[in-house]
Amino acid sequence: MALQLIDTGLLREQAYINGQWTSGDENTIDSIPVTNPATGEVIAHVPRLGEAETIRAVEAAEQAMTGWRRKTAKERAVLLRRWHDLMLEHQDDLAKLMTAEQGKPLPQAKGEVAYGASYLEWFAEEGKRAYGDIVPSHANDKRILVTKEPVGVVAAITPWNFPSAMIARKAAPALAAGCTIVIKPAEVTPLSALALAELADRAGIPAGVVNVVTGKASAIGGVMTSHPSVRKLSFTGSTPIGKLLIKQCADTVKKVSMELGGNAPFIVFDDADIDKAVEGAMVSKYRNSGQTCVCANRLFVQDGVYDEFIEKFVAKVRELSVGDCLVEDFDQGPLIDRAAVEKTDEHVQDAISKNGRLLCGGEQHVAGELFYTPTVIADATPDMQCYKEETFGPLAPVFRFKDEDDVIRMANDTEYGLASYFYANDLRRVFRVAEALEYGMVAVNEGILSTELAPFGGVKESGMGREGSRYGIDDYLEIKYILLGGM
Ligand SMILES: NC(=O)C1=CN([C@@H]2O[C@H](COP(=O)(O)OP(=O)(O)OC[C@H]3O[C@@H](n4cnc5c(N)ncnc54)[C@H](OP(=O)(O)O)[C@@H]3O)[C@@H](O)[C@H]2O)C=CC1
Ligand SMILES: O=C(O)CCCC(=O)O
Repeated sequence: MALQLIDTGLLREQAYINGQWTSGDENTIDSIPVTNPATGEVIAHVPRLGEAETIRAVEAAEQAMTGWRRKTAKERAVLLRRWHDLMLEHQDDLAKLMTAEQGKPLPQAKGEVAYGASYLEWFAEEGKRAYGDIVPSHANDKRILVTKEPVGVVAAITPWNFPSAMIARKAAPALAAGCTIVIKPAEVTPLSALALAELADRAGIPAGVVNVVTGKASAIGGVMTSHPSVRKLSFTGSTPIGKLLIKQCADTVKKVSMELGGNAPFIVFDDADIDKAVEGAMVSKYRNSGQTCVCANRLFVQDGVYDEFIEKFVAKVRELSVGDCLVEDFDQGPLIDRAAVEKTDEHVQDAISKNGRLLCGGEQHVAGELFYTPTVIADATPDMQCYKEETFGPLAPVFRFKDEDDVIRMANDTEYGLASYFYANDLRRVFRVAEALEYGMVAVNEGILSTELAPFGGVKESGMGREGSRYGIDDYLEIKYILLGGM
């Protein structure tokens, strides 16, 4: 089925370098088919670019830095704001493109477009507040000034699970700070990225300030992590690739921001409002078919409310509809690829083999090869794979716990530290538990915590740096100390 867009100009099948659309060098020309994971249908092709084109993109970004950083914060804000407005104006088309290449339900895709745009709006304003300091001096004839400057050319590598918002979340603070950017989207979801580049172009963002290079991950990543003009790498994706990129950046000592994997605990205490906890677990676990780095990976429920929670939760999970979200309004679309289905099923079978009680799901869904039924497994135990590893699929393993110490120990028993959730009403417990969880983000009595207003990021092997909020621009700014003598 052909993609029906209101504005067909948003379906771009070329990379965007220095304000030009390009299929790459003639001698390296090759293309990547983009498929709809719901049907397997090829919906577009994008160029498979490599080192030469990435170097050109970095050089273009380097040249564009001069003019871009000289603009006032307000001038940059006007352009960012236009980009934001265009995203919202084309929200339906952008969502359709996203659902076609990624599979998520259309309302979630629309929500992601608005969420991505919110970073452009936020940082357009925040760029105006990149204040410096005048520090009390150590001598009467000297003055100490502290200013903030853009770090330089930024490289961004983004994942397929949020193909639009993860780009906006990096491009917005970079551009607001006065940096230029070269973006490598995930191979399977380049169309959302190219549509954003098209809108940046229409917004009047100058050539070279935003570049999108599609193609070979290792070749593009190799240039991004070694080219001396790139001063910062911002990555969202898996922990193993994040570690590799940090190592690669070491030789040229680049700044890095890393949003990596998670293993989020979702804890329900005896004193919680169980209906609210069930509601929170549904969105935290099954949003984007369980494919978010902040998804609840392990549900811990206290003895006294375990059976009640399970009963209510399973009833809701059974109601989830699954299917091709471009055709109908389903709650859950396909997983991204065969490997994702296999990993989810491996975790399910492993849990069952270790006496986990399968309460619903646990198999491929009839809707197609990449669909998996929303699954709940009770009596989960720490020897299961799903306790240690991020499933990144629609499996909710529910663990039973006795007391607070017990659950804090299990919640923190992981090398990850991104998002965590808990439901409780005792105020003292709320503070105790929030402080004891070794996570960059803690949601209390809520199942979704993402907003452009708050700092998103993890500790331990979940990464470094924060995106969004007033802290988010710091990663794109260098501090300069200026000493004025003989005053
Ligand atoms: N923290 C998060 O938000 C995410 C976590 N994950 C986790 O990672 C697992 C695997 O997902 P996957 O998509 O493979 O994640 P990856 O970490 O492999 O991919 C994320 C991005 O990194 C790129 N990339 C991969 N290898 C390199 C490289 N050598 N140099 C430079 N860039 C590279 C990818 O490009 P390309 O697509 O071209 O390979 C993509 O743009 C998931 O099952 C999930 O557990 C996945 C996505 C997001
Ligand atoms: O999964 C991710 O890669 C980011 C989570 C999206 C969000 O909630 O901000």
